[in-house]
Amino acid sequence: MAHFQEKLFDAYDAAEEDYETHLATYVEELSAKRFDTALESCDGMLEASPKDAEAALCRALVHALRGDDDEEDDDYCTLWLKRCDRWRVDGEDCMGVPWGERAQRDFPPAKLKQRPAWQKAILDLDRPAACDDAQAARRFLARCARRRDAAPEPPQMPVVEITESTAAQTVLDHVVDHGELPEEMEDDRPLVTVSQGLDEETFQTLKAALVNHPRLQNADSEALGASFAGSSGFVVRFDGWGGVDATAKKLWVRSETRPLVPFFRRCADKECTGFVLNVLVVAPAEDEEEVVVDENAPEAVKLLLRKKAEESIDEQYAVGWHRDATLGLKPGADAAPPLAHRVSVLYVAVPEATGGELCLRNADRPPWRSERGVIDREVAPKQNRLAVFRGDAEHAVRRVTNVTKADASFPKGHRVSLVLEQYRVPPGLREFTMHFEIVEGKDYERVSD
Ligand SMILES: O=C(O)CCC(=O)C(=O)O
Ligand SMILES: [Fe+2]
Repeated sequence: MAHFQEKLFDAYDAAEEDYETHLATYVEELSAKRFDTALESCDGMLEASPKDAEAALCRALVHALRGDDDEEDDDYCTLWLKRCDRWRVDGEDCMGVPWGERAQRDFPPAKLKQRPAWQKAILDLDRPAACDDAQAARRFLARCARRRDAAPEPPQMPVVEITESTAAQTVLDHVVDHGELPEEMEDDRPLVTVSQGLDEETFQTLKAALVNHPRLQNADSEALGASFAGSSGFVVRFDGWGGVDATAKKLWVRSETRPLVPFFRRCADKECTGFVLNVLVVAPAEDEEEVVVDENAPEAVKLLLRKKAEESIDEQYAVGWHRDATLGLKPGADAAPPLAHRVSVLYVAVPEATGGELCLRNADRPPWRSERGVIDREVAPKQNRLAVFRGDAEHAVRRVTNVTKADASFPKGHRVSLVLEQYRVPPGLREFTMHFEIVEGKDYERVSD
């Protein structure tokens, strides 16, 4: 019995923590009038605590502020009056009466429409205080904000200092040393560096979170994107004007992205102000016969075969040749999204198989189409390996075929990597960067030459 109770308490605590995280995000989003993301947080709150009246009210507030008329809110709002912590647990009271029944008895439901005071409170929320209820609602939001501020700081992962000097610093050094501006800036960063990713314990925690991640439960063929057949996953876009800590916090306050914080902190370049974090899942592909052009065949057949052979070169890649330039800018920006400055890739799950290598071409190469076949470096993926490459380098990921042993956590033979594209966004584009958004992998367009 005690055992059962302990389990129940653990489950309760976990749900509570999740709930608080969503609530914190809700307050942040609502105060910035980002109603869509505020509503997403409400969904998260209601998921963690389905009968929670506070969550329901939060949802109704967003709808009211946005001017939506949502019938469901009426029902939800009646719950506000029934607010009681015990509602978060199904079961019966000490007399054997189910909590639901008891609440119906003690607090007879009424529709929001029949509660003019609450309606007014909601509508008045954005205007100067006019009635007590509006004040109550404001107090409620202030309480949420206080709770958010009192939330414990995320555990601090060591920030890896990026020693590479910035372009501005290089220019300044040159001016100090030579008394004039440099003629041409040389960018002599290495094409790619490879090192260990995270400490083993942190890595395993991150991996376990991804195995159970709700957005990866459907990493099968139907979730695959058309532009990069063979890959799926999800993508988080966010700007980083407030520095590494404030940016990591954006990931931390959302339960979906919290497990990614150690990876972000390991890789974040503090000069970068825009990020695209991609959880990339590459499914194994059927091994296809290579097209051989028989030189003795008739000319027309040879032509056809050559064309097919050309096409099959492209098909050797699960992620085709591209440079990363995926920083979504809001409408109105009159500049193309910049190329990534650096890209960091952590390999989370790697099957024993043929292929899967990250292929790279030097940054000064012309686009792949004009120099087909040239590859300057290949990085073999390996669990907990971190590859960091220049954002101006063209790259691709080879198909994964002939899986002989899948990773135990991804038994279908998937290759899973975390990709952090890091951008130095020109200050002029600041107002067009995305505060935070999550998109499905299939809706994510890389930009290639
Ligand atoms: O997983 C990798 O090795 C790199 C993936 C990549 O380049 C991308 O997702 O844009
Ligand atoms: Fe890429």
